[in-house]
Amino acid sequence: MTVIVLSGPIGAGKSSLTSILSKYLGTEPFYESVDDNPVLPLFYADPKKYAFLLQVYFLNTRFHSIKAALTQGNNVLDRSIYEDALFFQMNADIGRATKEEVDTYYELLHNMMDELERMPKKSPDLLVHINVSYDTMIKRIKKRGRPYEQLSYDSTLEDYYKRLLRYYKPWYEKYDYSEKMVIDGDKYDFMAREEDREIVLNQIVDKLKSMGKLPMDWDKQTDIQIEA
Ligand SMILES: Nc1ncnc2c1ncn2[C@@H]1O[C@H](COP(=O)(O)OP(=O)(O)OP(=O)(O)O)[C@@H](O)[C@H]1O
Ligand SMILES: Nc1nc(=O)c2ncn([C@H]3C[C@H](O)[C@@H](CO)O3)c2[nH]1
Repeated sequence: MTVIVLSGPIGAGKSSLTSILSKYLGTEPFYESVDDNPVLPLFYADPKKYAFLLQVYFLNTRFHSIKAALTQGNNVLDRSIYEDALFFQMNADIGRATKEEVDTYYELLHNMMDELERMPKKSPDLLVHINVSYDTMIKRIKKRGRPYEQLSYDSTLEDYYKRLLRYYKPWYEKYDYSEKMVIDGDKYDFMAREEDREIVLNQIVDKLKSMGKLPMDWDKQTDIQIEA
């Protein structure tokens, strides 16, 4: 059984690659619910008021997904519990959480991570991190078009997104719950270009093979339908 988690900044392409990769490997995708998240638009409208509530919302849904993924078998998650603290710490650092909220959040997080430690399978097999520059991130956010994520919605989002990118580098370096690898999200347009898609999928398959997580004679699923 192989559990793969994706990571990367907003709009990096995690959901897109999750869909492609799960079809290619013939495994189950797990998507973070965004459009039916009732707190997300509230957060973008008033970040200081809703940062803690949003984080508890995400932490709860991420805990459910990682538990299900670790129990159910072969799957790919488009974002995992391991990025939760990165977001909350960044929001706390810019004054969007009280000391009590920070303390409560970390107690809750540690409690949840302790629960995962008790599971027969404790962590994923592989983290696939999508690296993107600020310009790519903004291009993709525009392309996807969620109104509250646009720079025109709130001019402070430029700083927020740039800061988020800065937090990812040390986060990735420190991450040690599983094997890990980076995909160059600036270089490869795995949505529109079939040859780029092949390169990215081969990078992941090679990594899985080197870890002994795919048989050497494993054969890919062909005919992947891409939904833009
Ligand atoms: N490598 C890529 N090349 C070109 N376009 C891409 C690429 N990856 C994603 N996109 C496009 O960028 C947009 C954002 O992608 P996606 O929703 O997969 O990002 P995400 O990382 O899951 O975002 P979020 O963190 O907000 O959930 C989509 O419109 C998608 O079609
Ligand atoms: N504050 C905050 N904490 C999180 O853990 C978190 N995870 C995702 N997001 C935001 C980014 C995208 O707008 C959108 C989809 O990823 O949700 C988050 N925001």
